[in-house]
Amino acid sequence: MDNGLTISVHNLTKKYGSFAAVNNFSFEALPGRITGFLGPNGAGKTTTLRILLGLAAPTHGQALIGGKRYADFLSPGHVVGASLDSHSFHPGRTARNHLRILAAAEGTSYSRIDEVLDKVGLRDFADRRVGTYSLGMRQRLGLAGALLSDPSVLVLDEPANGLDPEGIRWMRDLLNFLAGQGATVLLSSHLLSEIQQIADHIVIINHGQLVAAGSLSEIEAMGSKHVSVDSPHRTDLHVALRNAQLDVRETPDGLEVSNSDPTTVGTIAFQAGLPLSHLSADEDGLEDVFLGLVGGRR
Ligand SMILES: Nc1ncnc2c1ncn2[C@@H]1O[C@H](COP(=O)(O)OP(=O)(O)OP(=O)(O)O)[C@@H](O)[C@H]1O
Repeated sequence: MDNGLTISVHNLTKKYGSFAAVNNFSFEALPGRITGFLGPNGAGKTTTLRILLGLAAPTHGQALIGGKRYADFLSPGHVVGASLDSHSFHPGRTARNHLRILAAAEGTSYSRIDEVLDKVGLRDFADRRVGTYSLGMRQRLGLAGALLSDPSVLVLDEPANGLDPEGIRWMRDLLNFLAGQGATVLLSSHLLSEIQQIADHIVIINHGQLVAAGSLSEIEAMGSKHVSVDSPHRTDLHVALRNAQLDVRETPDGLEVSNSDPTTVGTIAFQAGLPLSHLSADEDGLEDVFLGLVGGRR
């Protein structure tokens, strides 16, 4: 495998009639990283990946791999491995036949077929018709196809969909190994829990537009910090904190004070002669940050 190339999406727009499925969207996915492409259903992920892989034309902007369009590579399959739709396999073909057809199209030696079947754990099922495969097995076959010509860039649309927790761990280990060898890995999902387990960087899209990009910890740090506090005299405490010009709201468990710290809140309670039953500094978790960014905050 060669060293991975940078995926760069620049001011990408894709319109269907007057509707912009992707709207002036930019991001980069770098070699040596697993970049998770996250967004709710209909956010524009598949449209972006289809443009990146030359399957749809942009209305404006560019989606490039190592500075080139997919179609500009002489043997794109040897540079970019992709798995877009795990339902698109011919159900009457065996996995081995499916990979033979791909290998012939990409000019890749048939000897790679058993290697990739081993890698994805499908060797024992290679001669079964794909129509009998579970969704998880089809995902593994999609990955086998993506890996066939030993590309240094992997583009995977919802690859963890249908995998059980052990399958997700297996995929994380395999992609981590490839990224460790320098591959560029871009995978999409609408589920934060999947991305969180597999990727180290995330790009979040909503309504066709970028809403955030960074490492998992950078995205998490975008969450709000607040103080949770409670007292047997909750109403009096609420009044005392409001009188101190703090931003307070009542929750089922007590009071939540934004943009403050436990010392300030504790001092105000002490000065008002109010005992406390709880005082802690809390931060939004990644899920709260994600839901806040895509407008689905609980
Ligand atoms: N060929 C098309 N014609 C018209 N609208 C389309 C077409 N393809 C996609 N869209 C619309 O563009 C928007 C983005 O779709 P896209 O499939 O890219 O979303 P997604 O983020 O991949 O969603 P999901 O997680 O559900 O797969 C959706 O509103 C979809 O209905």
